[in-house]
Amino acid sequence: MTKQMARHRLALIGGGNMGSALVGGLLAAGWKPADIAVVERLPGRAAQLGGLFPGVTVSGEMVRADGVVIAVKPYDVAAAANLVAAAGATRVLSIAAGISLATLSTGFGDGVAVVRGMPNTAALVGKGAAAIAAGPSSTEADLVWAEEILGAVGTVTRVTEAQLDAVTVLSGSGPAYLSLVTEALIDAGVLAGLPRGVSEAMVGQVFIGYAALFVESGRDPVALRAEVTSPGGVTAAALRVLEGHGLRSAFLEAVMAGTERSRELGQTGVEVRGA
Ligand SMILES: NC(=O)c1ccc[n+]([C@@H]2O[C@H](COP(=O)([O-])OP(=O)(O)OC[C@H]3O[C@@H](n4cnc5c(N)ncnc54)[C@H](O)[C@@H]3O)[C@@H](O)[C@H]2O)c1
Ligand code: PRO
Repeated sequence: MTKQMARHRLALIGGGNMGSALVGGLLAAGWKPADIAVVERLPGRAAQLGGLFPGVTVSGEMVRADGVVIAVKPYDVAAAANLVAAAGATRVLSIAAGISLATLSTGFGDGVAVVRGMPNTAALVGKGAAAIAAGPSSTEADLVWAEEILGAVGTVTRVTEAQLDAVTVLSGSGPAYLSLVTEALIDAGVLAGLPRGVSEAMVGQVFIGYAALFVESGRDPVALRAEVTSPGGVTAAALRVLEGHGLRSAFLEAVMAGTERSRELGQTGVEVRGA
């Protein structure tokens, strides 16, 4: 009971994948455990979080806090948003997919600035690619606050709310596409005769190596592909098949379909199940 009377710098509603990644990142960035609280309704998960983050308040009920992060599934946002008033917070960052700033702002009152963010699961390993969009009453200081929180687990880019749909489907969903490519390449390695463990290790290292070539060296992907592709060689033969199966166009269509779905969810407030 006494814990609930303390005022925290930040309360996260929802201690699942994203909520716990953010807590871990903030602690690693130097935040004091006593400044952070997690409101988690599942007692088993709350107990687990208490063990993972000693000194962080983990509660089944809302706590007092200056700022709140809403890190529950989209279909739980309405219930979580109802808890914000009890926190006495002046700032809210929501990372829920497809819940618009207009929907979020409704009911918080004039004194609460809202920022919408979209992280991805790479936040779990401190390598997230997040974007944020300002709400109607949020100031530069509110955006800097949101950047500090999401920046603890990766990069943060400012975008408009309209662009958040594209961000959601590109970086939010991105790990799913790369998982699919990873699975397919591992299976292909096995088909070509490699033991599965060798194929897995090769594919993992190819991803790490390519990320360094592309991101760290800042080189153009067209040039990176050209330098691997010998005239009449192995890579050209393989790329011909991928192009023949419309891989490039499949990604374009997939991202447009996801963007459309994200817009639809934002407009209709349709319940979303899953991640
Ligand atoms: N997982 C992803 O790839 C991803 C990427 C970007 C954004 N997001 C967004 O992040 C949000 C959280 O996703 P996640 O993967 O961490 O979900 P999760 O299911 O792992 O975690 C949500 C947690 O919130 C708790 N909870 C729900 N309602 C609550 C309430 N009223 N009070 C207290 N606790 C409550 C649940 O018990 C659960 O532990 C979602 O809205 C999702 O759209 C997820
Ligand atoms: N998961 C959410 C979804 O699939 C959005 C990004 C990641 O709807």
